[in-house]
Amino acid sequence: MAPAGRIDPITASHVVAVPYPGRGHVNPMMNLCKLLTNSQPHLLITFVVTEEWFGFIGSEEKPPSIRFATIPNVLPSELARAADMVSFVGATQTEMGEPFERLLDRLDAPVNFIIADTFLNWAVEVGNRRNIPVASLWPMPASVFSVFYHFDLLVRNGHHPFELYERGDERVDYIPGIASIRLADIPTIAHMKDQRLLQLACRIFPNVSKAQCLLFTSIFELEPHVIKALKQEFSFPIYTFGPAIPYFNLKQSISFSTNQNNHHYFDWLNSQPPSSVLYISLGSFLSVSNAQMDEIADGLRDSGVRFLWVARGEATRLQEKCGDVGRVVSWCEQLKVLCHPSVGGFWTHCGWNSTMEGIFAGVPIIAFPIMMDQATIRKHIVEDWKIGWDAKRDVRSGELLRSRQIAEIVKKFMDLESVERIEIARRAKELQEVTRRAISDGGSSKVNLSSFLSDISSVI
Ligand SMILES: O=c1ccn([C@@H]2O[C@H](COP(=O)(O)OP(=O)(O)O[C@H]3O[C@H](CO)[C@@H](O)[C@H](O)[C@H]3O)[C@@H](O)[C@H]2O)c(=O)[nH]1
Repeated sequence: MAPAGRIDPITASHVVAVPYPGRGHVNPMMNLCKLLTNSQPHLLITFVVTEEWFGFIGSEEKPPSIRFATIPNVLPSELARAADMVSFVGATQTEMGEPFERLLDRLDAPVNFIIADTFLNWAVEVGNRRNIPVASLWPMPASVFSVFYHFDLLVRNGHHPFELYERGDERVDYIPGIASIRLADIPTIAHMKDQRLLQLACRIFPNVSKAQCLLFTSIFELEPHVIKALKQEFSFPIYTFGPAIPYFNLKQSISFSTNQNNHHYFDWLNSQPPSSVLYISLGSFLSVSNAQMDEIADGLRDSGVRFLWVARGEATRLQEKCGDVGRVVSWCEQLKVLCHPSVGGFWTHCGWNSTMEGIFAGVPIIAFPIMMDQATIRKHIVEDWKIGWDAKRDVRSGELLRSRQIAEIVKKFMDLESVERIEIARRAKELQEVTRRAISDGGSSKVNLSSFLSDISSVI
């Protein structure tokens, strides 16, 4: 176990945090832990990951009051996660609980509190068995929680199972807190032919009510109706404290100089005109086909628009294909990039963390969902919040978005003078304000985080 610095484990209040092993889950859990230790210096947090994940994050910056502990690699490798989601998700439910419990026995200090990703349904049982209260952390929008939590309503109303192609436009109006949603906008695992992922996802929800409270990475003002509806339904507290993104790091240094960051793309961004660059990222592990990546490369090149594209393993090949109007990188400091004054648009796969980062940065969005909750988040971005446009493709037919369409939408989207663009940029700034207010003194997220800490103060 890595040393915890100055905090004495014997006298500290000891919280164990266990994220689901995926970048979109590890990041918000770590950001929550940083927020908690920032405001409660006496907390000691043990952050539990697999050995493989420790290899990915062990060198990242964190305060000394957060230390890592590992369980063995009991899961299929992260590198193969996207290729076989069923095996991976299944193993997170069946294989992690036991080594986690063995780890609790080995820790040098008694555990006062557990914060566990909602997807790790066994954590609540471990906590209850050992008399340790558990907070369940939901890392997606509250709307997606409500859809899954009330999935039996879809079944009872004859809306599940359904054929996306035939019934995708049918609307559902009985999910608590959601006025109306198309079947096509509910998480995609609901209409996949193979139902095993759906079954695995639905299996986590019966345990939620056995936790002591629920933490949402959303912001109350973004989803007020659904959050109110869920608060009425649960007998325990629900705290929305989002965005669970590293905005607190930005406050310390928003410098974009290469010397400090050692990242060449900041040099390039520094030399571009304000709001002229489209940032493109499809998240941390999902991929689209090579053919789709090629279409994106051709479309970007033909558009003439400046861009910074995170293409992970494909970066070198695609940089050659795209020419030099933009930069293709394998990874970047995403939130800092989004906040750079040269960035004026974000093409995203609509992962929840990326979406919250885009909103925080006040950048209009091109929505390109790939799977899962991204379909629902697309609806929020385009229809509810009106801060983005669809990348016009028919996800139902599985057809590629062609380079010609890409060039067209990207050019139009990045035309800073166009009326539609001005309107979408205005909305993005409005939502940015909502987000900034939520995390300021007296704002909903800041107040909720204090309430959470004060409500659990008897045990920590
Ligand atoms: O170059 C990059 C690219 C990404 N990121 C970070 O990686 C995270 C990506 O998270 P997210 O946008 O949520 O996407 P996924 O990794 O795809 O997340 C998974 O988990 C999310 C939370 O549960 C879900 O909303 C998504 O659908 C699911 O795919 C974010 O914090 C990004 O800032 C970087 O730091 N640098």
